[in-house]
Amino acid sequence: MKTVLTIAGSDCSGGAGIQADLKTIAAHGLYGMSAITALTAQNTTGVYGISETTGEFLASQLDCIFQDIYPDAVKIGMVSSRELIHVIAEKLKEYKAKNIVVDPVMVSTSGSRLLKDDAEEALEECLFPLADVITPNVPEAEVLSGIKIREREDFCQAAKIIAQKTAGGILIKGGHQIEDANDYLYLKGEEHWFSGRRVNNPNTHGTGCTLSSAIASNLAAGNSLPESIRKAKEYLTGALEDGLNLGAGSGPLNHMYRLKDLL
Ligand SMILES: Nc1ncnc2c1ncn2[C@@H]1O[C@H](COP(=O)(O)OP(=O)(O)OP(=O)(O)O)[C@@H](O)[C@H]1O
Ligand SMILES: Cc1ncc(COP(=O)(O)O)c(N)n1
Repeated sequence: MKTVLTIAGSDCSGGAGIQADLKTIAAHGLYGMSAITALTAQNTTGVYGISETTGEFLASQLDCIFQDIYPDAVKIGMVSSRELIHVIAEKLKEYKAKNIVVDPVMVSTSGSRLLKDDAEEALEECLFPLADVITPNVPEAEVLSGIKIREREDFCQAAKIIAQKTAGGILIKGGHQIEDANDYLYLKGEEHWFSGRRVNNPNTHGTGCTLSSAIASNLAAGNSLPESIRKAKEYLTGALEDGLNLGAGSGPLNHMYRLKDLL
């Protein structure tokens, strides 16, 4: 069985982070493992507390995983501090990790900052060079490139700037655009657009985590990067279209929508 590791923060309410990743990996029929960077106290209405793990303990989790069950792909989500970013980069290099998807999580859907100011540079310098693909949303891509993204051409211009930090693909997600939900991949000088149906559902907590772990799952299964993104987007759109409505704020997706017929 193919295996996928997520290195991310825990969302106790189950909508984003480690919990969304493990549900996504399981829904793809793969074996999921997790190294937790932080516990968060959050729900659909906001993030109320963050307790980071120590660098030493994160290193220990990664040693346990890589020395025993080697992952076929690795997804990296919320990592809020420089120290933890350095630990991850060192361990990924030590164990020659492959199929690395980096989701540069900066701010939650509910508006809380999940990345410390001084960690952004470390993310770009230490993790981007190791990534097969990085998956910023539009606001994150604006921060990383220093340009505003409004028109189609802006996606390309921003990606080319970010590409100076990575040899992997840059997927700029268009979920924050008003009209459509099209995502843009810049890979080794080539451009790919993935057109998505915009779903009229305010419950989008965890869409970014879900997409990146679905991409990692598809890479682990042997798909090319563009094919992995196409399939991941299809999965995500279905999980949104299911119309689950939990909690008082921006609720989670239904990861098990394809299994409903079993009940
Ligand atoms: N309303 C929607 N309908 C269809 N697809 C959507 C919608 N919102 C987001 N998406 C898709 O979800 C994926 C994640 O995009 P988004 O821009 O929301 O990322 P994100 O902001 O990192 O996610 P998150 O809100 O979890 O942090 C992309 O493929 C995007 O196109
Ligand atoms: C632990 C963790 N990781 C990532 C996110 C971002 O997801 P979203 O933007 O959907 O809130 C989050 N809220 N919590």
